[in-house]
This record gives sequence, C-alpha cells and structure tokens, in this order.
Amino acid sequence: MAKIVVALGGNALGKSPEEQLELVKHTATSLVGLVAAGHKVVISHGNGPQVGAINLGMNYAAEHGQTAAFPFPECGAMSQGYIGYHLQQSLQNELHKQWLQKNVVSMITQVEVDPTDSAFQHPTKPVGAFYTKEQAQQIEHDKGYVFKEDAGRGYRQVVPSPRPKSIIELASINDLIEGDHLVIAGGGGGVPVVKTDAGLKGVPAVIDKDRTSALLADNIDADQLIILTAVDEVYVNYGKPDQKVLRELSRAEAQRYIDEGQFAPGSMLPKIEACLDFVSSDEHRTALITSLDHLDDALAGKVGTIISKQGALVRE
Ligand SMILES: Nc1ncnc2c1ncn2[C@@H]1O[C@H](COP(=O)(O)OP(=O)(O)O)[C@@H](O)[C@H]1O
Ligand SMILES: NC(=O)OP(=O)(O)O
Repeated sequence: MAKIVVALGGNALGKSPEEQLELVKHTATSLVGLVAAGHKVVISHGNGPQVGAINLGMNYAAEHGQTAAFPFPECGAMSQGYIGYHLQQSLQNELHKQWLQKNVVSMITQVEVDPTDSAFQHPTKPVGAFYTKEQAQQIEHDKGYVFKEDAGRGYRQVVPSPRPKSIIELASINDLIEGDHLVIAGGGGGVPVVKTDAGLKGVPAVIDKDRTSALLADNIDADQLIILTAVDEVYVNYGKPDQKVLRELSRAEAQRYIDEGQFAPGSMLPKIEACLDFVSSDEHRTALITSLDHLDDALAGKVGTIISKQGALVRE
C-alpha cells in the first residue's frame, strides 16, 4: 500500500466543461483502480486555462455592468470548485460502478506565498486561452496584460507564479486522509494568500500546481508523486525531428537536461523541478510523468517517465 499524490494538468483537462467532464471520467477509472488496489490517493489539479476563462468571463460581465468586479483570487477559488465538482462526481460514479464505498471530498485550499517573492515582478504563468501573436499584441495594447509564447502552442496571458510556502488547510487534509476519504486538494496550486497583520489575504497570482503538489506530497509523506499532463512522456529535443523519449531519469540526469534548457519554463520545467524536489529527500520516493489517458499503461511500466533520486526503478 502506497500513499500517492496524483496531479492532473489544467491544460490536459480540455477546453470546455463537456470536454473536461469526459477527460475526468476517463481518468477517474484509473484513479479508482489505484484506490481498489489499496493505495491512499490524494488528487490535485491545475487550473491555468480554467482560471483564465473564469477571469475573462467575470471581467467581461463587470465591464458590461452585469456584475461586480471579481478579483483574481476569487476566480482561483471558483476554478477549484468547478474542477473539484467534476472530479468528485466522476470519482463517486466510478466508485459506485466498482462497488467501492469511499467518501470523496474537495478541500478549498489556500497556499501561503511570500509577498516579497520576485515572481510578483516577473509574471511567467500562462493562463486562459491561446492567441496569435497579433491578437496578443492587441490585447496587451488594450488592457495592459502581459503575454508570452507558450511552448510552441501560441501566445497566452501570463500572471505571477510565486513559490508555495505552506498549505493552510494541511491539518484538515491529513485528518481526511487518515479518515480514509478520497481527497482532492491544492487545486490550481491553491489560492495564493499572504499572511498580514489582519490575517490571510488573497493575492492575484497562480501558483504552479506541480510545485504545490510536490509540497503536499512531501508534507503528507507520500511515496509517489504522479503528474498527469498532455504528453505520455518527457523528451529531450521536444518537438524537434530528433526528439528522444526519456523513460527513467536520475536527479543528476534531470539536472543536466535542465541546464541544457531541454524543458520549457512554465510547462515541463516546473514539473521536472517539482519531481526533483519531491524525490531528493528520500531515495524510496518516485515521481512519474505521463498523460491522463495512459495512467494504467504507465503504472504497468509501458509508458511514462519515472524520476527518482538514483534513477533506479522502484515500482510496487
Ligand atoms: N521536454 C519536454 N517534453 C515533453 N513535453 C514538453 C517538453 N517541454 C515542453 N513540453 C510541453 O509541456 C506540456 C505540459 O505542460 P503544461 O501544458 O503546462 O501542463 P499541464 O498539463 O500541467 O497544464 C506538454 O504538453 C508539452 O507541450
Ligand atoms: N495552476 C497550475 O499550475 O495550472 P496548470 O496545470 O493548468 O498549468
């Protein structure tokens, strides 16, 4: 029996509620398979496209006098509710189908960040829709948003992405895990908050969910961190004619590829760094990167990139 944190990528969750529900239903089958095998599973998820879409919609409604303005942290909390709802429902339906009894719960999670984090001066986290260069320049001009090219897929708005310091609801998450609940936590990297004299206060940013998932996995002393995204494996020379798949990576190999710039900042780089953070303190810990579609194949060792401290494969 292992304790496993599974992080679902926001970009891999489709572009609409219908697409997201279909993708989540499919992944729920594999996640419940892990539960059926006796593992303790904690699920986290991204929210880049979703929080971007919610923010765009709320801004549009506010600009047209239809609603009050909704600050960015509130949009982050809404994205946790929206994705958590799909996950809860799909997991509950799948548990029922497999005749398994388990309570499923999404924990609205706040994550403390440092107000002096230099990330606030250098926005890097892509959120929302993809635009052409011309469209992005127009919106930059009209609204003052910052856009960057995202891993060859188009231009996206970027917001600050400070590092997660601590998980505010950690004690409750641990209690729920101990109580054998199937917990969804740290959604969208958590709603970023800072500690002030007046208490916790939300800040406009998106914490990288891979970093928060690694922190969560460390804090609950998990054995494995699984990052599910849109690609089956990690590559060197990604997207080039000579791209090469990486099936197993040691800490030293991963560091060498990071230094070579093999992993795109804002997409694959934070995943690799999060995996390294998680495996570095304990050689029995492993991290796995694969696609939402192929979790079962990856657990069977057919696809996926495994990262461990020494690079030696440790599987159940
Ligand atoms: N070296 C690499 N190997 C594999 N994928 C990479 C690499 N560099 C960048 N990517 C891109 O990173 C994406 C995953 O990051 P992202 O879309 O931000 O993840 P998420 O699923 O968490 O939203 C992949 O779909 C791929 O397009
Ligand atoms: N919050 C976050 O990291 O979202 P994505 O997985 O969508 O990038």
